[in-house]
Parts: sequence; C-alpha cells; structure tokens
Amino acid sequence: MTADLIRWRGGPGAGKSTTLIEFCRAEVSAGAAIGDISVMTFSRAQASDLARRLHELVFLDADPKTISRMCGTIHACALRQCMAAGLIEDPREQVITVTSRRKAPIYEEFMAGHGLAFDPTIGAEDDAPSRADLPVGNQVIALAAYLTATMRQPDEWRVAATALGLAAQPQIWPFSYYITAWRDYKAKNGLFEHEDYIRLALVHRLPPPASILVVDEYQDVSPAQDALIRSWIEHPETKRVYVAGDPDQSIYGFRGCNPRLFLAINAEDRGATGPSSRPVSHRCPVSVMAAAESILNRPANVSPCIRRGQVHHVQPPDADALARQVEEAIRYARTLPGERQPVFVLSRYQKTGQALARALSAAGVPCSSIKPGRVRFWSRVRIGRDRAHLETTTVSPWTLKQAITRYLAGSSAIDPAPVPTIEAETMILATLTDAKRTDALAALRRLKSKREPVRLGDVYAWTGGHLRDGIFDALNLRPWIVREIRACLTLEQRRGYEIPPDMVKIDTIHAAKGLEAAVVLLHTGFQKKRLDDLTDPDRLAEERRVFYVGATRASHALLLLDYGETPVCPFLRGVGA
Ligand SMILES: Nc1ncnc2c1ncn2[C@@H]1O[C@H](COP(=O)(O)OP(=O)(O)OP(=O)(O)O)[C@@H](O)[C@H]1O
Repeated sequence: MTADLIRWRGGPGAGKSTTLIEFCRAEVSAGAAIGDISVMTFSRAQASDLARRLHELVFLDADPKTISRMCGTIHACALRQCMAAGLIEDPREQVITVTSRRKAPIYEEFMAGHGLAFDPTIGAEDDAPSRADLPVGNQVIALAAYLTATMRQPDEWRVAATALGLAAQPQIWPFSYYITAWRDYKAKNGLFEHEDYIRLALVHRLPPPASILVVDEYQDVSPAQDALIRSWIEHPETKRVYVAGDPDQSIYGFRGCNPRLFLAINAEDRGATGPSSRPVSHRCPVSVMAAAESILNRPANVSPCIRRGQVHHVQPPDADALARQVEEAIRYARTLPGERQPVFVLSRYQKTGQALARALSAAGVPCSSIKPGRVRFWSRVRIGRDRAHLETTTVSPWTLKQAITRYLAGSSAIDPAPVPTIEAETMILATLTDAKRTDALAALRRLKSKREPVRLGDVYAWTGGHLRDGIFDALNLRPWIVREIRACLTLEQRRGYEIPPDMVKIDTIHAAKGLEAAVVLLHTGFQKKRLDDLTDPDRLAEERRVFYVGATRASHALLLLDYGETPVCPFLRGVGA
C-alpha cells in the first residue's frame, strides 16, 4: 500500500515550512499524537527552527525536548531507526565525520596506511579553490560519500568522479581501489559516515520513524535519501506523507542531491503548480525578489509580497567601514516590528565568512555563526596572555565584556550594585591566577550557597581593587582579545546600545538555507580558481541557485557586499547597483 502523499511547491517564503506546520496541526486536530508524526528536513538549524515553530503554533504545552525529538534531519531519523534496529549500538563511537577533531585519527590511520596525503581540517563544504587541488585522501573521502549518496555502481565511479570535478589528477587513479579500501576499513571497524547509515536503513528495509511523515526542503535530498523516503512512503504502517520543496533552491549538487527527485514523486500537487499559480512570498519584498530573479536568471516560483524592500550594493573599504555597515543594518532591523531581528552576513565560502567574522570582531562588532561552533570567538576563548601559556579553562569574551561594562560603571570600591554570578566568575577567571583565583572562586561559591547576592564591591575586592580602566591591563588574555573587547565597548558607547553576538550571524549561504533575516549582507565574492566552473551550464545554474537562496533570506533589505580581495561573482555584477 502507498500512503496518501501531498507535495507542496513554492519559491522562497511561499510558506512551505508554514504549510507543513499547518498539516501537522490538522493531523493533531484529527487525533494524531506527537509520536505519530516525524518531521524531517535538511539541516540541524532548519530542524530546530521547525521545532521552535511547532512549539509556538501547534504543541504549545508539550515539552520542547519531545518536540525536538520529533524534528530532525533525514540523516538523524535514519540513524535513530538504525539504532532502534540494533544496527548501530554506539553512535558516539561508530559515527564518524571528516570534520570532527575527535574522529580525525581514524581518517589519519587509514590515509597513513595507504600513503595518501590528507588534511583533516578540510570539511565536506564545497569550499576548495578546485576539488582537483584537494589532497588525494580528501578527494577519496569526498568521492566515497558522493558515490554512496548517489547509489552509483562501480562501473559508474569514473564518470561520477568527473562530474564531481575530481578527474583532473589522473595520477591518483585507481580511485576504485581506494574507495573499496575505505569502505572495507569502515566495515571492519564498525564505522559509519552519514551517507552509510542512510544506505544501511535502506538495505535493511527499516520501518519509518512514524506513521505520518513530513519532509521539508525535499529539493535537496540525495538519491539514497529519496530511495529511503520512498521505501517509507510504501511501508504499510505509513498513513500520510507531506513533502515540500522548491527546485530553484536546490544547492547541494556537489553532495549528489538532485531536484528532479522531488518532482518525480507521484503526489497530489499543491502550491506553485504552474506559472499562473505562483503563491505570494510572505518574506521577500518586491526589490529583493527582482534582484533574486535576476541572479537566478528566470522567474521564481513565487511572487513578491507587497512591501517595497531595499536592495543596495555596498563596498566598505576596510573593517571599520564594514562594522559601520553592519551597525547600520542592525539599527534598521531594530526599527522593524518583532522583538529580535537578526542580520545575516552570508558568503559563498566558509573561509570568506571566517575572514568577515575576524574583521568585524576586530572592529568591535560581536558575531556568531548559524552552524554552531564556526564563529566561536565571542562565546569561548582560552585564558592566557600568549600562546605558550594558554590554560585549558575558557571564558566567554561576551560575558566578560558585559562584566567589564558593569565594572567600569561602578561608583565606589564598595558599590553594592548586584552582579550576575556568571559575570563575577568570568572576571575572576580572566584576571586572577593560582591561589588568588581559588580563594575568590571559593568566596563566590560561599555567597552562592548562602543565596546571597554578589555585589560589585565584592568583585572589586576579589580582583585587586577598583582599577577603573586599569582592568584591561589586569586581563590574563591575549592582547588581540583585549583589543577586541575594548573596541566593542567603544562602539557600544558611541551607539548607545549592545549588539549581542547572536544578532549578527555570519555563515555560508548553504548554512542559511530555509532560514530568514530582516537584513542580509550577501558577500559577492567568488573563488578566482573556480570562475572557469561557470562555463559549465549545470554548474552555472547551481551557482546561480546558491546566490538566489542567499538573496532570498532577506525579509526587508538585501545588501550586496563587496569586501576583500576575491573577485565579484560575474552574474552578481550590476545587481543592486
Ligand atoms: N500565510 C502566512 N501569512 C503570513 N505570514 C506567513 C504565512 N506563511 C508564512 N509566513 C511567514 O513567511 C515567512 C516564510 O515562511 P516559510 O518559512 O514557511 O517559507 P518557506 O517557503 O518555507 O521558505 P524557504 O523557501 O526559504 O524555505 C515566515 O516568517 C513565516 O512566518
């Protein structure tokens, strides 16, 4: 038996995720319980966004953890099914990813055993100047994942390697030998990469995670994921399936994903089923949509909302000007309705994003990333004045900045103003060492255990008196960290309000897929060595879709940002000028 299957199509902001949430609500009204529904999407960020929205709109009284469990990536759902079937017992040990530092020795052991060059810092992002320039070991790992995701037979491997841009180094053949060796190595050691347990679930015909399946961002499923979901659609326990997607937002071709799979499902169609049935975008205003369509080079599956919106091309010449640009974006976002309006700074490449984060931080604007851990500076740094004396203990520079603001505002050495414990602790860790630190932390713990408030006067007493500006010299941190905290305080004083790190999210366009921000600064840079890729029509189409996804994250203003040395992507020239 095949379950009822509804497919909802629509361009950016057409309400695909919202419609899926409405389908969930209808299922609940018809008697479904949380455990009867499984919501799947592409990335963890999207899964947590969906969980938040389901909590706000459908499962108001449910435990957030229960809702989080019902929402996950397709990978996470497959993994859970493999664990339930006893096929994977200990995912912490058995699931490996190339970017995990903890798992790097596993990859290194295999590479060393085969004499392959390998760089464990290179991840699965589509970031390298050219795939053919990657160390051979990294090419093997990328190709192995691609072959599993695309379910290629060995006689198709060579063609697949060419499609992935890996064939420029014929001297590294035979690829097939290394691919087989890597698969054998994982099988022998009971290890699984993400694509492997999708295949495992498929091979073992594992049952679906729930009887009602909801899949968002279907345009980015790989052939293996598509096959798994189809097997779940056909499973006798499955009652209904809702899928949503937009072929114009398919941006993971380099991992074997294919938008045609979404259109090939035999489903009842809703949403944008033809040129006359374009839904209205609830996100993208007229000017943003016009810019986005010129990037895509054809009409979108959605028409703009009635807002005019703003599109500009900006070219800040240095980090200070970049910081002013971001501050202006935040000032504008703060005028919009809604409590918190984040600003996204999005780039095609992770390296560019990191350079932008460094430049902004140095100029005094705190920032974070969409994917956890990519921009860590404002959440965690190690204590110590130089590299040779770094401790393993860390402090949050953002909490420290808040503590110093309070510290500098104190009127006297016995100021009774209360101080949050976390700030007091951060000040102690960042300024004191050895016995003085131990004593101060013990005093802080005593106050906590007696439930007495910590006073500013206590902090002055523990940290060597009311040093005023001298507190910066007392910080046991590397000088560049102290400089960035000072720069942040200077900007705050000038503008009169704080910009917390989560107000400025810097990441790749890929990481922002499915999400939205009031203002998007879209970096226009394109790797010089990959400009030739754009002569291939399929690659050009995918690159256009990538920047289209970036541009359409903006609900109010899109700023095309030229910054740094990388050449401007050719099809962005003139957009927003
Ligand atoms: N019917 C509606 N009325 C008002 N606002 C809506 C409606 N549907 C969606 N929205 C709002 O529009 C925005 C985009 O909605 P949603 O995320 O569902 O779009 P999407 O099609 O999934 O977008 P994307 O293509 O980027 O994944 C959200 O802020 C959402 O709250």
